[in-house]
Amino acid sequence: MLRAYRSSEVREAEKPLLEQGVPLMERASFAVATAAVRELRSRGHLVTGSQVLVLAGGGNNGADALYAGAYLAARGASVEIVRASDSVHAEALATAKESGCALVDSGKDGILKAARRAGLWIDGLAGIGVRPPLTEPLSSLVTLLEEERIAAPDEPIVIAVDCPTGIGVDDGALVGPVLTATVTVTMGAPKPGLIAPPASRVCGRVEVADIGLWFTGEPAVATLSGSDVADLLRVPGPTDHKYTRGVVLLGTGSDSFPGAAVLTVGGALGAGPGMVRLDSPEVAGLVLRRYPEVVTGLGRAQAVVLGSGVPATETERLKAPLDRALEEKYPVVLDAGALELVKTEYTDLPSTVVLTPHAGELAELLSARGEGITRQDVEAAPIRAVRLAATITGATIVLKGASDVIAGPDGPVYSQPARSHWRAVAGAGDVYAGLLGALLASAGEDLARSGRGYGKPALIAAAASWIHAEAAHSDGPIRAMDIVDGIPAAIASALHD
Ligand SMILES: NC(=O)C1=CN([C@@H]2O[C@H](COP(=O)(O)OP(=O)(O)OC[C@H]3O[C@@H](n4cnc5c(N)ncnc54)[C@H](O)[C@@H]3O)[C@@H](O)[C@H]2O)[C@@H](O)CC1
Ligand SMILES: [K+]
Repeated sequence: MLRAYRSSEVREAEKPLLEQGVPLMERASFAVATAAVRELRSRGHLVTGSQVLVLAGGGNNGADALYAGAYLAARGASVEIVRASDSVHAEALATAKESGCALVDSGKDGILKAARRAGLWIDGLAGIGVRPPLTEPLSSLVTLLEEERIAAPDEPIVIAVDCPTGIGVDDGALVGPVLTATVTVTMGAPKPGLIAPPASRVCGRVEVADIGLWFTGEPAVATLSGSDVADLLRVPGPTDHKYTRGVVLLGTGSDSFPGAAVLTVGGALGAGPGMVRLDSPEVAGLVLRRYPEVVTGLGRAQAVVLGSGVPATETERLKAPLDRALEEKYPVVLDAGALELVKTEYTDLPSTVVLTPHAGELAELLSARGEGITRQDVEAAPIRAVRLAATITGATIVLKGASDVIAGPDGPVYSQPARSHWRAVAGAGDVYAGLLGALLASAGEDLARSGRGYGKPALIAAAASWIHAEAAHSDGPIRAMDIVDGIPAAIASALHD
């Protein structure tokens, strides 16, 4: 599991070490210099003679970059420094100069010329001490450098110290200019913005430098790996039978969208529940032709999936199975059309109800509940939108996208990236809803007992996202049914991880 901690938690972790005189900055800058050497070498360059640009801001982030520049200069690199603040760390600047680094003219032309000379930039403009949007003059400098980076015929290697300058370190938001990194060398632990969208997209490869920090608390944001998923999966044993393995009931598909029933059933069956029931008479024939093992009609279940392929105007029929699930306290997935019910009627839900909107649906839901939030707002700061929706509704929220962002009213936020962007295809969300329903069914009794406010539904949804991403992993075009077909192998790969 990748565990990300907020700036305040990083500072807490750093405190006892600084009190003991542990040279954290030395360790941090050495890690940055080592990463720079490796990046240069991996592209066939010698360190000696390489042109490096150190972008030094006024805080400790700038100091890290300056000390890294000093190391590289001592190894023969030709290092130039852009001093982006009047108050750069004096000692670090003196050390860099003594090692042979040169200050560049801080006018626009001087900075651009130096940027063009350098094949490698070290971004020490701002670290965890800065909340975006950046203010002037840093804002204009970052805009200038980002434009130059994009336009440069030979794109420079950008090593971000701790985080790319300008990202929402603690919430993954992108508001205002940022300097996109090739590699981010982050100190002690990833920060939320390094693993959560959209900021995670400008971080390049994230490397965690072990500088001796120790974290014991719950992370703010986490990303599951295959072995975490394996820990959550219930592998059947000799005493299991179809009812102990979990029964999932689907109220999905309609005359308008019959395929959604096939895709949700396929997604559910792939996860290996004991039984899949389908309560959608108009599409039962179609589903049975493809999946004869499906049982039609209502009946006992440990989880319910409602709404995929059900138009918002036909949600009346979803209320009976929803009421029953709420009464008997087993988990529910509300997808697509069923989200309509949460706008007006089902306003106070337990966290065992999982809503699976995409960005537009989440914005609509939040707006209907009195928050003036647009799709763009959701996309710029998904963690905030998801947490807000979980707080308002009480439910667990899965915001589907290139990275799924998942949160309950409490516990960590999970950010699960796609393995391939080919998965952005019609029907992929239906497959997810069915898959999640089956996983919730196998944990259904436990979840019912744990009740409200327990982070487990979010964890199971994160596992579903991992499996879905793995099943959709592809180097070329895929259809939603290919994701269905990929689920058993994805689960097997988690179990072998
Ligand atoms: N916390 C830790 O454990 C360690 C931190 N280190 C480094 O220290 C960094 C944090 O240092 P600082 O606390 O000095 O903070 P930063 O270096 O992140 O930034 C502070 C500077 O940014 C300016 N600033 C703040 N908000 C701004 C805005 N919105 N627009 C423009 N400028 C803004 C401030 O005036 C100040 O000059 C970390 O990111 C890391 O690089 C490492 O040296 C070692 C260990
Ligand atoms: K930085």
